[in-house]
Amino acid sequence: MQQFEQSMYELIVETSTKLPKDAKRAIQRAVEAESAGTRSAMALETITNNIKMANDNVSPICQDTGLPTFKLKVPVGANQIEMKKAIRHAIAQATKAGKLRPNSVDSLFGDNSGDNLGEGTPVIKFEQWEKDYIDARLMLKGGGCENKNIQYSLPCELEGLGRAGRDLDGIRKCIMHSVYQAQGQGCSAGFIGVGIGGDRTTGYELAKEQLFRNNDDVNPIAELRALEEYVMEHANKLGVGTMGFGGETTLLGCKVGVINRIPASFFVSVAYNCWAFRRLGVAINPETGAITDWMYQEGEDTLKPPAEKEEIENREIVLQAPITEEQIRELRVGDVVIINGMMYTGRDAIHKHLMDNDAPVDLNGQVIYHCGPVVMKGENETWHIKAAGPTTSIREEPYQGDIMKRFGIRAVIGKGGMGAKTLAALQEHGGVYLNAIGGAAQYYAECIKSVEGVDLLQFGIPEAMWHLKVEGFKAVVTMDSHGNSLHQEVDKTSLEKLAEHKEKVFN
Ligand SMILES: O=C(O)C[C@H](O)C(=O)O
Ligand code: SF4
Repeated sequence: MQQFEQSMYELIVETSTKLPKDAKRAIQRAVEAESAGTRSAMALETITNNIKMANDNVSPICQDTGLPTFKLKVPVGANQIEMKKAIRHAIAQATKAGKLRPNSVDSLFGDNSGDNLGEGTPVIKFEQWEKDYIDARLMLKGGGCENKNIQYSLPCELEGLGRAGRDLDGIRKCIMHSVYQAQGQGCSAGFIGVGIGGDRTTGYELAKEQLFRNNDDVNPIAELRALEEYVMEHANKLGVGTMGFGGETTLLGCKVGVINRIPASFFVSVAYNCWAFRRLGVAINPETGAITDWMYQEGEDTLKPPAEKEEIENREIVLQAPITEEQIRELRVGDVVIINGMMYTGRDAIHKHLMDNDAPVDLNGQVIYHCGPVVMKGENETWHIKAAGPTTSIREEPYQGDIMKRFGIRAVIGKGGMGAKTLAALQEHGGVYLNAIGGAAQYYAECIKSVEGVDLLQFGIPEAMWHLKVEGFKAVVTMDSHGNSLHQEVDKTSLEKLAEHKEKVFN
């Protein structure tokens, strides 16, 4: 088993930096379905470029490299204690090499362990089997999409759909609802794994297990096959679209599994995975620990960035901080903004901190970027950004409006949109919300020309305030200072579409 640790290291690096072929094919289908010139087409172009850049740079596709979850099937006699040690070591090494973001945080005190090791992280699950090789699979599922997982206890009442009963049609309604409620916040278009039955724990486990299925497979159970096909067809008519920008593709895959339940419980559990569907697997020789085969590699690798740059139908406006209120008031939902100059990262810890403390820099007229980057220290103690896409903004909803007004911040960049409180503050104060393309961590890292400084590093690398000098950083105005929100609009229209699926389909 000498080579096992090296094999696990390779599995981690490949999973973080290369999308499996089945996921790429699904994204290519989305590219082909979208009309040229739309916001969704632009977002998909960025995503496609980002996938290629991550592959070429051997750098994380998305800066949130998730909660590493290993699932191993091992022949009788394989030493699980040794394997666990090797995996933990490989995780720490991959973190040091910038292939994983330090993502393990003490839940009570907020300390980041720095190497992805900690109580409960990484997740390593073993199962014995009768075959003579090791099947090792890894999933890197990020936090934004994990937060959009949902579990239904049937019977229940669902927005737009009414009563979901304890039958196939009730299950259908739950799955349709799960896609609607995710909106663009889990970096749609997404893949869903659904678990029917079990208890709250095994139901979610089953749902996640479904995400390991090949996206192009066919469910052997006729009822579930029909359900999967129905959801793929109809969820894509909800119009949520890439990043919640509206558009033709909202769902890239739907896999449903079933296990028994106890009479009183009936759970439908949905695991939502972003387009950055990072999961791979290897077959391993149990004597040497060497990789003998890679999984999810069958079929064509069709993903290609569009050959010609699409003409964007929206206005493109260049902004450089400090930005004035007049400049902000001119922006409208749908405008594409190109930012040059400085921006400052701030996510959960910073927003909480700024509620009770002064800002470490003058933020008047400045841009806040909701981002927790992967950063490495190079020679001469200089910092380098390795991956830097946006994080889900809605978590900052309780703070954002107050902080913008208090410090004079003019623009916030994130993804997934924000709520009514922020929208009102944007209108009152003269601010704008810019939606960057979630998961496009390489694309944005390339826009970051230098790290000019960092504050509050004690919060850990993802949570610190990084001072970034950017060039050509593209984002879309989705909430403006005139009370308009694309997110509100898409939520409303997709709820109307959802309600069209109220009538019984399955008996
Ligand atoms: O933690 C992050 O950087 C992003 C997160 O996965 C998110 O989608 O909000
Ligand atoms: S930022 Fe988006 S792509 Fe990245 S892990 Fe979060 S949900 Fe996935």
